[in-house]
Amino acid sequence: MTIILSLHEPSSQAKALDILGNVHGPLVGALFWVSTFYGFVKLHRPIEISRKKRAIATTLVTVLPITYVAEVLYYFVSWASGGSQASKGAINNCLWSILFMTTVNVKIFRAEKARWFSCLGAFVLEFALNTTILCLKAITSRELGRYVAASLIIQFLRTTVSLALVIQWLTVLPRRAVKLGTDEEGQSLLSDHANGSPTLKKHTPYGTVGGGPSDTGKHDDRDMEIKKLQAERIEKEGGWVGYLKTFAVFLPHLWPTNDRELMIWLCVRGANILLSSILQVLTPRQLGIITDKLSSGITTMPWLDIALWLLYSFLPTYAGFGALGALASIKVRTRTSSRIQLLAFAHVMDLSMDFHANKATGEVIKAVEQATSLNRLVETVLFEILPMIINICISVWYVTHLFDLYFAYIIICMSALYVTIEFISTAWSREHLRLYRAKCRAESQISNESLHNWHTVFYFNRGKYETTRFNEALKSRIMASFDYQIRRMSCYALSDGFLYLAQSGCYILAIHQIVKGWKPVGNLVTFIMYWYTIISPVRSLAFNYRTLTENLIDAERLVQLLSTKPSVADAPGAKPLVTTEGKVVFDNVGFSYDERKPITRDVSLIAEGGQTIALVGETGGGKSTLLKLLARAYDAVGGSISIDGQDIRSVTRSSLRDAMGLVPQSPELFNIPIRENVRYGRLDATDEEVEDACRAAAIHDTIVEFPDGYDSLVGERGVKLSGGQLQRVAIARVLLRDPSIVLLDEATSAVDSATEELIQKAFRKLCAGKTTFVIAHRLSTIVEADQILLVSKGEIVERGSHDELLAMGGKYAEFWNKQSGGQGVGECATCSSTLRCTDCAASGKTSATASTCVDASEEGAAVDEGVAQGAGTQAEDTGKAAGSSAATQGDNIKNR
Ligand SMILES: Nc1ncnc2c1ncn2[C@@H]1O[C@H](COP(=O)(O)OP(=O)(O)OP(=O)(O)O)[C@@H](O)[C@H]1O
Repeated sequence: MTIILSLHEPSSQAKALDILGNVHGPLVGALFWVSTFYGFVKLHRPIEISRKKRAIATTLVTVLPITYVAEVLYYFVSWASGGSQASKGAINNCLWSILFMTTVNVKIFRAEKARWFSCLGAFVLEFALNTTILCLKAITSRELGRYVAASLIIQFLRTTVSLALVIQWLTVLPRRAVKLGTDEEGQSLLSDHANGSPTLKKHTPYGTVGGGPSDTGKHDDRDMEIKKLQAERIEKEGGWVGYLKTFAVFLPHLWPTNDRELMIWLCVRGANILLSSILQVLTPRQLGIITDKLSSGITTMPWLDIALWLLYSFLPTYAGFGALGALASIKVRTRTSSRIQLLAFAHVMDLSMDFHANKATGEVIKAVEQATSLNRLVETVLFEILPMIINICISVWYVTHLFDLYFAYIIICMSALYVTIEFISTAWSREHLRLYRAKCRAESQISNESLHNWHTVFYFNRGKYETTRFNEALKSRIMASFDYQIRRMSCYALSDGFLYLAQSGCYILAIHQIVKGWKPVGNLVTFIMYWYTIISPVRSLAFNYRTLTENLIDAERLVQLLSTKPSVADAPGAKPLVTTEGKVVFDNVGFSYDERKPITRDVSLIAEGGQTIALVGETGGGKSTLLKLLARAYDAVGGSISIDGQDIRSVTRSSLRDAMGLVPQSPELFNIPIRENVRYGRLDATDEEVEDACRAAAIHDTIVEFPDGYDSLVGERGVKLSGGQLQRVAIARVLLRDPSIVLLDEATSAVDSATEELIQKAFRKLCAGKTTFVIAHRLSTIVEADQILLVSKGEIVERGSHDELLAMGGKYAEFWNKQSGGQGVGECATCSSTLRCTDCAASGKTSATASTCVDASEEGAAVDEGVAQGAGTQAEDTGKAAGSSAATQGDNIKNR
């Protein structure tokens, strides 16, 4: 309602007063909020304000809007008592100042720190404008009537208060700046509480239902870590603008300009958004035009207007261009997000073993899965927040055009209130949301644990116990959800209440203007239809804020992942490895996983092409590490490794890995048919070749006995196979690959002696003419190796052939002696030789050696010096048949 009180005839001073009144509030508000935002994006360090000074500031800032309210009341009383009219400028001055001063007050009241320039600037401007208005008012008052005197007194009070604020704020200035790390705005858009604070963590024993406020878990720790990294990057980039710019490097991946089709869909999507925004105005406007025509008493059908209205209403539907818009949205989203997901996946695949050894797999999977967050981030900004801001501006302009500026004022007040309530309520319910999430995690953790450890549950008969535990977690989660929802609902009720008040206020004002004949009735119809277009961007602003912050965290996770460089990379200009003989040379190789603990020291060895090198020694001595270094899973920190004269660091990683085939200690299979698992060794192998490889690995007969034969699924990581079967499938896989260099890392540790004999035959085929590295605990399996290297604490302490080492009478001889049952160093019961039991094996006198030289179960224990039972004890599939170890011994790895 416009209250008009005429004070004087318009003069130039009065005009100036009017203009000042119109711009005063918006100018002060804009200065404060724009400079606050500037400080936020540029990471300007806020200063701490003591509780006392804050109290004084908020009291003074509260007085300001009160003076404006008093002025409005004064105008109203003056108008109601038939007095003169106030200018629009004076009314606007009060209304906009009430709005902006209230927001400034809320900001100062809520924050313990503030950016001095935004507060001081706003107060100085407020003081300057108030002083000018006071002077002008004094000049324009011809005679000091009762009301004019009251207006001047109020203005004087306001000017004094704004001066007091300027002075008070100057006293705040000398306070030292606080560190960025403690500035909640400078750190991240998400507060610590949103992600859990590590200080709240406590141990939750097994069997209890965790998920309390303190049960934030690894998940929250990781989020905290990501937020910390994000804060560091924001600071490094000099603020949010620089930080957000870093995401621009992904734009070519997200929206490659050379992808014509995608660009077309992008244009379609943009056009769709634009058209929707235009139609949101045109449709209610058209209905308003029809209403006006109807209320003017026309007798003919307004066909053209009706047709236009129907067309505007039809266009955004799915039958119109809505479907095309939705299709464009799907096309753009799927194409761009799959691109970035692929980028992340390929990157993870390319990362080195140290990354995969140190990172939790779940965390990596999450980062790859959430690669789309980067896409969502750009989409949210471009296709949601930006159009939303434009829509709010259009709404403000349009309602002013329909009625007057007071409608815009109501809408802006309502939006500010709505968003403030949303933020305050989010903070209020944040702790409960965190608790609810923790309970959800606790529930899924219990169900996961129970299902994963089902065998333990079964054998200990704890089914009921686990069900009770799960039930408690369920109840606890439901309670937490209820608590959280109650809080959210109260907030919705409050914000909806304000929306309703604003809506009612607007309708009453609109009806009043129609009754007065100032506006046509069609404007009211247009406004009613348009109302939902006005409030929907306000509603989604708060929602988008949350989405944006979550996407930012996820995008940061992805950026961190993508910025991780593989520690083992191809050297510039690296060439493919050319293998001729397969000669491998380790030259003074040194390595450590952690620089504080060296693993291998000065390891030198020469494996001539086609030779078999056996690595034996105590567990943890560094044997597997040597194989990893050869495969360049890690780079040696000292010395070099070469293959056929080429330093492995100078060749491409791909060609190096192509040249090798590894049978690991614990093979891992994919949960796909056995046939495909074997074919993984050589993707273009035929079914016959796969089966031949399986025959050679002595697993074919076992596979065909499975109900689904070669099509049997092997379970996650091959759990449906026994240890021995798993190893034989892994061996078949390498046999099929037919590499130049073969690496066997205790490849027969999990098979029984009879099977081992078969596998050894397969190995002879596999290793024929190939350089082979064998790690073995059963010494019987490597006696024929060209070189046996005894590795201890990362060093080669003994080297030579089996005979030479026995003759040396060192540690190897000691191991051999232990494995042979303590009957003398290599002494064979058959031939009484001190060295060559294999001679007996070769001449068929194997039974004698069985009792003397080899007992597989003892061998492993002997090698591990009785500490870590050797692999021979680990997995005898079917039990050891007497004498079979003799056969094993006879079938040594390399019998040339
Ligand atoms: N990824 C890793 N990070 C840190 N340390 C590791 C890593 N892998 C192995 N180690 C350590 O390096 C040492 C040597 O391990 P390695 O696997 O090479 O021994 P090994 O001689 O093959 O033992 P085993 O005979 O039991 O297989 C061990 O102390 C082990 O704890």
